[in-house]
Amino acid sequence: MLKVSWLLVRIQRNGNCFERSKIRPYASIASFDPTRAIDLSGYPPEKIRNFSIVAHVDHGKSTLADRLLELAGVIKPGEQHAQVLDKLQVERERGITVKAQTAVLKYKDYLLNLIDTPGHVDFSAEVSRSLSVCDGILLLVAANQGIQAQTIANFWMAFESNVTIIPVINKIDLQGANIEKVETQLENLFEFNPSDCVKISAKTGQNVASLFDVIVKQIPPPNVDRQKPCRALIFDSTFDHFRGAIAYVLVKEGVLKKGQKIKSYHSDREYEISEVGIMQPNMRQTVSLLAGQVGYVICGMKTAKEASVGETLFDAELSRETVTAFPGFKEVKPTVYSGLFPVDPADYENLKQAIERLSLNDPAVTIQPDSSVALGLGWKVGFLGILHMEVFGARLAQEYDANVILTQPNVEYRAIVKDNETIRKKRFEGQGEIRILDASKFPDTMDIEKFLEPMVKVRLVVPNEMMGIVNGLCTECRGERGEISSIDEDRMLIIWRLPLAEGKLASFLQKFT
Ligand SMILES: Nc1nc2c(ncn2[C@@H]2O[C@H](COP(=O)(O)OP(=O)(O)OP(=O)(O)O)[C@@H](O)[C@H]2O)c(=O)[nH]1
Repeated sequence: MLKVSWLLVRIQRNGNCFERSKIRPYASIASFDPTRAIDLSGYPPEKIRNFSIVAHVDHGKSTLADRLLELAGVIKPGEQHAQVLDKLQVERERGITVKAQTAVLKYKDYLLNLIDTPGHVDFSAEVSRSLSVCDGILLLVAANQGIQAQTIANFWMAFESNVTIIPVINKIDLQGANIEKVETQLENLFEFNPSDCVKISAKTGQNVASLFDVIVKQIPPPNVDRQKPCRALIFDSTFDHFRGAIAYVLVKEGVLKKGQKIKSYHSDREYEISEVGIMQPNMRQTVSLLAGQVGYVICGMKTAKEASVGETLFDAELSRETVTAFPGFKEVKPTVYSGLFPVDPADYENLKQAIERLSLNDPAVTIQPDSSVALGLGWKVGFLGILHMEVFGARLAQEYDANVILTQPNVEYRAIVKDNETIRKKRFEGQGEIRILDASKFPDTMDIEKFLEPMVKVRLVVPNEMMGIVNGLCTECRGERGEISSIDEDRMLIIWRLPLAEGKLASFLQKFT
């Protein structure tokens, strides 16, 4: 029988769990100065490069972003915090990136738009969305650790998105660096020529400047058309308490500028643009955003939903029927679900608004109303993993002053109801298959033909000497072994099919990610 316990995780507002600080995710509105709007019309599409930095956890993405920002003169060396693109309080506290962030750099007569992405698998939806506005990536691999699970996952994500992939070996300053070995791994797994791998130290800055020329030469300019009426894709958004929703866009056609009327395709509304700009790395107002450029648009969107990621913005003079919407983003499937309730039931409405606004900036969560006898009205929230759940709770507390209870996470089970019309009609409203997100709502086994549980296909990069332990643990967790291949003489790549519900598995995988 399945056992799902109801331990409560309490996210405190001012308690010990999360100390509040003054770090805010975006620049304060006081920094806007309309007289300082930058004119970027001097950069034709062929002088623009949009690229992401992608890697496994801790391989140095944010540190490299810092060095590139310094070299481009956006920040002064030593004057800023380390990892300036990790703006969220939760990112600084935990030393991880959870949100992709963009920054515009100027190099020679080029405009480079850099996107720093998270490395942890729970935030891979951020990487996937970043790829939609890029024409190339820097695939960073730490010289002391070599290729890891997320390096492989990210490589294939970029490969399938058909963007240019530049292999970069980082941390070459470390004593444990083994550059040749990493080159061999990159050659064996992804067929990169060792001579094409750029070797750098993001920490010391060694050879980082050479990356600019590599980016400009190897990554193609965006494929856009400035002559057409405007069409832009929203790939990220956030909510500002004063200005409403702020949409981050890639302009694919035409131009966006202040005063212009635009429409949204899916929500079918009309707006007047009050401001456009770029991230540098904070918001900087520009005269316009031209096709090929990545930036933000403020146009009086009042509710979070209006700036949904994947939305298409277009020139209001066009009729909706003549516009082709962008294909949007692949829906992400939650892996764990948790109940979310206000500590004080009177905060329900405020919390509802906070969740709506935060989920705008974290579209990988899925939300549906829920209730519990003990905790009252709340929501069942789907996350991409336990870390994602913890970060969402922390962001609610830090960015929205919310005081919430998150219940012990569980996975979604399914039950096939017996092929008996009376049972189906009476107890399951005619449904043949039901979803179970809650232990207390588990149906009577007498009515059920069979229960189904979610399985995951995992790729594990395992040192040879650990193979016995890893295989033993996966077998204990009811896993089925798949293909095995060798990465190099020390490590194997092994595929397992495992039940997602195995708690032992989760803590074990944590050690290997
Ligand atoms: N020695 C050395 N340390 C580095 C180098 N690059 C990054 N680091 C260190 O590696 C750690 C992780 O760096 P980050 O830049 O936060 O890594 P990240 O890939 O952005 O991390 P996530 O976004 O959390 O996945 C930090 O302690 C950095 O100082 C390098 O070239 N050499």
